[in-house]
Amino acid sequence: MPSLSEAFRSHPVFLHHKHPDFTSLHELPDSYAWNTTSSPSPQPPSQRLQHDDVVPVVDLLDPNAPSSIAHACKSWGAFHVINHGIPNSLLRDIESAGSALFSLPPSHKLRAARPPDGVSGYGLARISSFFPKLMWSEGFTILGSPLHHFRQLWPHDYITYCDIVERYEAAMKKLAGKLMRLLLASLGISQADLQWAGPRGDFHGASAALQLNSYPACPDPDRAMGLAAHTDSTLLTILHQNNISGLQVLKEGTGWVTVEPLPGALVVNMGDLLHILSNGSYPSVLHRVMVNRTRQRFSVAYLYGPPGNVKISPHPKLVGPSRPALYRPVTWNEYLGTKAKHFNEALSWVQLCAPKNNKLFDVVVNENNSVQVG
Ligand SMILES: O=C(O)CCC(=O)C(=O)O
Ligand SMILES: [Fe+2]
Repeated sequence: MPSLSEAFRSHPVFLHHKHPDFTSLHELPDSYAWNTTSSPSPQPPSQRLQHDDVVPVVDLLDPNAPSSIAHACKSWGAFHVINHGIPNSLLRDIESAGSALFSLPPSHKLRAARPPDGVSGYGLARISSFFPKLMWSEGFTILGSPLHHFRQLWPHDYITYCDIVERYEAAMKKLAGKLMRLLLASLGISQADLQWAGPRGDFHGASAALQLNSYPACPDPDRAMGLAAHTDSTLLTILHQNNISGLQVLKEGTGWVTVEPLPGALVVNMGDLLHILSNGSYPSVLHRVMVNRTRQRFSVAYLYGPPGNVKISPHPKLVGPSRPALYRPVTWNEYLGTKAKHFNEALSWVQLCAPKNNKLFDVVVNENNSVQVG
């Protein structure tokens, strides 16, 4: 059975750009200048800070968490989570590991470069190949053990950094299981209704990858793009961001809304597979990242999905005569292949019939990353 890393390997993404030394760039090179008429910059604050336009906060200790989650998922496809049980010290540790990694000299980082047909390692965003302009960011993907790459990066200290990643992944896995139980409850499904949740309902066989992102300070942030608009291929993504804003989500009827960092909170994004499982009830959220003129931004995304070979389909409890299944069953491995080919249109390739109230398919992100909703 193919593992997740084999799935990535069999759908290589070839990036032909050399990785730059951002600190040496004092002007934005043309290859990084996104079309200004597509207005990649955030809306002015007056448009962003309306009362309804703040990503909701879900308190995991609140007995009403499932209904807050249902509301957040339907209207945003994302929420902040508090009282999540991840110690602040662990968030600080993973952030300093990311900061240490991205502060290494460029030639040193390239010792752990991601191979063209691989998924783990240092490099440009995998989605770069779908856009004509480059993104002002660098990333490091961890799938499986980071030992080999960390040895290249820190010949003396690799154990310290491996230990942080291991502790972070274990804590995230537990939190993701908890979020899955709440998400299912919010959809009226119990974990017993989902076979791969396992006898203890702990989603033990789930697969995941960790993505460290850095968005260096940028001399011309209004024309640059940190990470272009995309949805995640996951069931859900748990994101830790440092205290620099930049992440934006697209809210129907409003436009791009900045997800301001809340100290200690984590951001949870719905991915394409949860959209499929929910039979279209929960949109997978389109998001992107803007950059900052003076401050470097870091984020750590825990990309969480089912075991690579388990078929995900609209849950039978959410399908009926008046609500036909919108998608055909698909494994995460297969879906990653579809995404590698069709990117933001991947969902429509596994679609069976037109969704009723789902605007996702009406959203077109063009190559300048401007969005038409129609
Ligand atoms: O840096 C962020 O806030 C978002 C990162 C992201 O969307 C991703 O890694 O898929
Ligand atoms: Fe993402």
